[in-house]
Amino acid sequence: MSGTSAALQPPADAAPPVRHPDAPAPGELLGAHYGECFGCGGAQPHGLHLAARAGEGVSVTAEFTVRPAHQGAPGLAHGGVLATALDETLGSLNWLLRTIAVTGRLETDFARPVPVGTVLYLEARVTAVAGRKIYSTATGRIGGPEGPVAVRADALFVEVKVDHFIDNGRPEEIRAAMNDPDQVRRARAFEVNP
Ligand SMILES: CCCCCCCCCCCC(=O)SCCNC(=O)CCNC(=O)[C@H](O)C(C)(C)COP(=O)(O)OP(=O)(O)OC[C@H]1O[C@@H](n2cnc3c(N)ncnc32)[C@H](O)[C@@H]1OP(=O)(O)O
Repeated sequence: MSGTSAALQPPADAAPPVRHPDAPAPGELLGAHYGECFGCGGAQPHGLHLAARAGEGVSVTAEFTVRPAHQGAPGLAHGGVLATALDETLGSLNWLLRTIAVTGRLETDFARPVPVGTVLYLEARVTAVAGRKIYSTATGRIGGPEGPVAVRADALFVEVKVDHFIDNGRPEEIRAAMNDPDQVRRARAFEVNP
């Protein structure tokens, strides 16, 4: 059974997404938005180390290898870890819109068990934009990019300003991020109407 709740149906006045003119070219690796991010950060030893690539239009692809540390049931991926992989892949769509946005709602279907050692082939795209609201959808397939769908998600991301993190984050991490010129450059590049 699958489906999307009314909260994830774009309103009538929603518009198709527009790829930012400075978005990375299709095939280009996007890189981490934050080194300590659990989903994509290279400096996060416990993280998923997801590396997303720009696709056509406002879409991305990513691969995630399920490791023993990701188990829920014996030999199978934990559903929360799979939801994290979907969330992170959906979040990386921000790069193509050049918008900073956070997950407001994430609805996930788990269609097949995902064994440890599996490479999950993730694909995500934005379906509509309405003001600050960004509607998107993602799948995770096993066996290859055209393989059967194991997990899928629909999401609503909400655009925020950099202040969202400054006002709500723990001061030590915020200070460290502000002292990192690469992090500041990434944040400024994304901020619309700073
Ligand atoms: C360097 C680069 C860094 C880039 C950093 C990128 C990080 C990506 C990381 C991966 C993704 C994550 O895990 S992000 C982390 C997990 N998410 C969070 O921590 C977010 C926590 N929630 C919040 O902070 C807030 O609830 C927000 C920002 C989502 C919304 O609050 P707000 O800004 O006050 O806006 P609000 O008026 O409430 O909502 C705006 C519109 O969205 C709708 N809306 C809001 N939430 C929902 C919802 N759950 N379900 C349906 N609709 C919703 C409202 O009805 C409204 O519609 P209308 O009235 O306008 O029609």
